[in-house]
Amino acid sequence: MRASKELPSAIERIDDFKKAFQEKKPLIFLDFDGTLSPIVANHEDAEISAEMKKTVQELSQKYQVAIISGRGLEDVKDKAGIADIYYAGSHGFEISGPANFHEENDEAQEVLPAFDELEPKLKSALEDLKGVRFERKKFTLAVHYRKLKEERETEFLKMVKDCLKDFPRLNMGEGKKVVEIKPNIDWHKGKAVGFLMNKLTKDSGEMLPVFLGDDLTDEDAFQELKKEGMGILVGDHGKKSHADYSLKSVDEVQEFLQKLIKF
Ligand SMILES: O=P(O)(O)OC[C@H]1O[C@H](O[C@H]2O[C@H](CO)[C@@H](O)[C@H](O)[C@H]2O)[C@H](O)[C@@H](O)[C@@H]1O
Repeated sequence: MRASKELPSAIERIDDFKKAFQEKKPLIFLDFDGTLSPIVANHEDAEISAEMKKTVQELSQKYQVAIISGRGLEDVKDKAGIADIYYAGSHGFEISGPANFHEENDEAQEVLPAFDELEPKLKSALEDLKGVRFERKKFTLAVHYRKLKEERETEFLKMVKDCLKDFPRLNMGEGKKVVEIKPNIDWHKGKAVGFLMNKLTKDSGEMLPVFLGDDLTDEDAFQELKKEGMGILVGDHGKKSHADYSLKSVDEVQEFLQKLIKF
């Protein structure tokens, strides 16, 4: 594992991708927040730029493309607005694609009542913490603390952990100024990548997975790609990464995707 600054630039090493794409058809996985859309203070305000949207549309006409997000499936589809590609939402628990393809994790369905029980308890426990915001997706619950005073973050994290003690069917992961509460099931973005690889390999033959992501939850996907594939860390999440390459920003993501289109 390496820190982001130790990873080679995917733009400077574009020839690695050109060579790999000549050997196998790529399947390009894109994370949404922090990769296609810049991080902003309110999760509702995140947007993909018109230029990035056009780039991803062009990319999807040349290669297979999937957007893999922590957002709810309908939310990320709506925000990205790109037709005829695969999407995975709720960190991979719900997946959809062309020709009305739709798949949801059955085990996670059984855990949904636990979210209904936890959410009001957590809201009540955290009500005095100004700046905490909830985002309920079908299979996960995000608790955002970007607007919480920094000196209260430790207290906030402890309160969430304490509440979760009564919910063994749920667990918690961390992202950029967000706590992600998920079903306590062995499923994540990396598993969703594996699932789509299997599906599309059956349909289109052997493929090379390439994953671009910026956050800690994308590390599950980078790890999945360690068997075979190319992982690209966008920006920095403060920890060492399983990715192979890096890009500095959302702007560099667009520059890199443009280069792939021109191969
Ligand atoms: O997997 P992703 O597509 O990257 O989604 C991860 C989470 O992204 C969103 O939260 C993050 O972006 C927000 C908007 O820029 C920002 O305000 C927040 O602090 C970030 O954590 C989204 O709201 C979550 O549901 C996703 O899980």
